[in-house]
Amino acid sequence: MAQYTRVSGIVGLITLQNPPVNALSAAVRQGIVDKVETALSDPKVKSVVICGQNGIFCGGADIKEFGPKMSGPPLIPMIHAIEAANKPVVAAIEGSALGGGLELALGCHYRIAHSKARLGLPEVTLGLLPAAGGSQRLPRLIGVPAALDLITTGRHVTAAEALQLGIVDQVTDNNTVDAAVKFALSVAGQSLDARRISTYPCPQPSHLDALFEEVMQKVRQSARGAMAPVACVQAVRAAATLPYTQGLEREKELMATLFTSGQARALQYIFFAQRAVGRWRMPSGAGWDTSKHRPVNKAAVIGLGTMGQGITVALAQTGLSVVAIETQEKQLMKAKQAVSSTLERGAKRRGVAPPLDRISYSQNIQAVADVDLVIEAVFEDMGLKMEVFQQLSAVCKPGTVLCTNTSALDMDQLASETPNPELVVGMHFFSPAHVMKLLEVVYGPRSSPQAVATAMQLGKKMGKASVVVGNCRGFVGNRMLMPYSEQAFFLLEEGATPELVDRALEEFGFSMGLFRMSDLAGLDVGWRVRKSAGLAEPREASGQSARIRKGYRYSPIADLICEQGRFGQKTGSGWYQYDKPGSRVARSDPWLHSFLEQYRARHGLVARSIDHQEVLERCLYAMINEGFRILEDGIAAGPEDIDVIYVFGYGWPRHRGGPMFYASMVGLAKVLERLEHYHQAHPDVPYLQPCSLLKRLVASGSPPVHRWREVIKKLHSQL
Ligand SMILES: CCCCCCCCCCCCC/C=C/C(=O)SCCNC(=O)CCNC(=O)[C@H](O)C(C)(C)COP(=O)(O)OP(=O)(O)OC[C@H]1O[C@@H](n2cnc3c(N)ncnc32)[C@H](O)[C@@H]1OP(=O)(O)O
Repeated sequence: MAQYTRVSGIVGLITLQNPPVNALSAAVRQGIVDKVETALSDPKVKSVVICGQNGIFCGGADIKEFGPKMSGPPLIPMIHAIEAANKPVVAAIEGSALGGGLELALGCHYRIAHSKARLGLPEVTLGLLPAAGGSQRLPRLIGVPAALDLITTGRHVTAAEALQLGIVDQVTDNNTVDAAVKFALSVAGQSLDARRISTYPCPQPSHLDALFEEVMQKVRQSARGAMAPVACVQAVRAAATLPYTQGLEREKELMATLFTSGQARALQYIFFAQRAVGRWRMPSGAGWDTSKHRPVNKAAVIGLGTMGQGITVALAQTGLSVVAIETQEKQLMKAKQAVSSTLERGAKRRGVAPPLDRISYSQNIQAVADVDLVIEAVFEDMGLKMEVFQQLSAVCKPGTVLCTNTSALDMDQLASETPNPELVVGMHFFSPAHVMKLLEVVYGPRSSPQAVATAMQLGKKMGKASVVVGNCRGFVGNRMLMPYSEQAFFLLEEGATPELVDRALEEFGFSMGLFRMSDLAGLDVGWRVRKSAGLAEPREASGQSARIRKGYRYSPIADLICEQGRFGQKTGSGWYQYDKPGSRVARSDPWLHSFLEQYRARHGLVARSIDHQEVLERCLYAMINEGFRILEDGIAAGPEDIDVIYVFGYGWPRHRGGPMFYASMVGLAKVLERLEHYHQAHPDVPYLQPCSLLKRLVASGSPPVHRWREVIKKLHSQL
């Protein structure tokens, strides 16, 4: 797991070998310990280079081996032995040096990086901290403010930034190992006293206490209940205020609380889930490993409203040629200006030229004749979309993949209107499309695996967390929102306020509670959907039938709010009030509170006291129950797909791992019991009726989340 050779006569070269990322497994750590010993005890060897196989230095500790019983040599003494060596040790960093990989490099006396390498301490994103001395060495090397930034955000830096910060000593465009060996030859025999980072005093910033207080406040605010960022600040504070060995003790203590925490498990689950969703499969059995994508060099976007503009920006930033079509001249001009200024702002931030010349604008759909893929993003109207798809089928070259960016319409119906339904897939982007990381790739019964593979490959290229889902109303994300928001409306009827519901959800960790989120997204969107589903019809203002649709309980509260023209932030009022239309600061609205009181009085409802626990259980368990139905229906292939969708597209707190993972942490039996309880209290609410997959999982002993697929498979094979 680590290879040793002698090069240039006097340099011992140790190569980490653990594909694909040379993670520091027990075997790799043992290999390093053994080979370092070999190099240091070989009198012919005057200096040592450590590198990684296959163009990557090291992706950090092996996350798959994390657990209560870890074997193999521990990292800290291993890195200490390297730092204490009496021969210079040089890290040759290609690809990535992340987490334990960078900590290993910080134990070396010199670091040479390839210009394309990325370095970082991303442990915080896994619910951990750099506990192999990283939290103590990095501040000593680059100062407290820069170390705090890197350790609390986990961001990766380029080799150029690493050089500027002082993390690496040299950057090369050439062969990194050759450069490191040359460097190792040049420093052989030199004193290492000034090269052992753990012996450096930590640079003391002025106003140390104020700095830490400020950073801690910022971190607590953005962490939304996540423990690791707070522990990272505490560890760096230890580096700034304690001698190295005591700081290391503190680092260990803090790591011990994180390492076995549910948050670390959740974050590590999401890390692997994000990768697992790339291994998609359709019910036919075709999937990522059997389906070849078509190359996409040129794409078109049809319809340049907010969504179309965002998609155009995202495609251009990915490096594609884009044909942007908008039939309305005025809108085309407006969109062109908006797209250009977004691209310019983004390019300025990244210090590159804006890719303006990659986009050609046209009012004429004929301009899409030579593109490889089209994304239709016109208004959510089936008639209009069908018309566009018929035109596309006539204009596009054979084989062009036709994607619709719908969030609510039936893409099978759309596909059936085209002569080549196998080329049709849904690409459900989230607004703003150039910012939001989530993409639902929707297949219908006739979508070809190649079309799905093409959309997935494009999503990957755009840096999206792309998830393949089946076609149904709302797909996965929006379908699960229905029971979630329905429960929130019922809670308002029963005595809650938007503030109470939002506070409970935000304390749970959501970036925004449901009502604040609805105000941001616009209340009219859901109203339109409810109207088209025949739910939001004008009825008598009171009486039983006002709150019943199709025999089940229904709350018209949101419809009544919309009837007042309160569509959220854009109109200056919704569930909250705002200083003016477009303003973002939500303020409690006395009008809404008196509206709720009058509504309850009109319907003979008596307000009762509702606590946070009930808000969470009713909103989240109803949503989770729908998640199980989605799995049962085969719309999502596994719990990971749902969890990635919720973490990347719906503000679900990452440190809680997504709704399905959360259910497994709460305990499936408990979720089932609470759903049964609430369904008994509200028998006219079908979303609260526990789904049979949930019951089946509980009956089979509540297996861990990674084993649910087996139960689902069995269930499907019995149908
Ligand atoms: C009881 C109390 C005890 C308390 C104390 C115990 C302490 C003991 C532990 C001490 C720990 C010390 C501190 C160090 C911690 C760490 O180092 S944590 C790991 C930090 N590293 C990362 O977060 C990097 C994660 N990886 C990546 O970001 C990317 O993979 C990459 C390296 C940039 C490469 O990207 P790309 O080329 O796009 O490939 P991917 O698809 O992402 O990955 C390929 C496969 O490799 C798997 N993988 C990646 N990294 C790791 C890893 N570190 N460990 C294990 N596996 C890894 C990844 O999952 C992919 O595989 P599949 O999932 O099968 O597709």
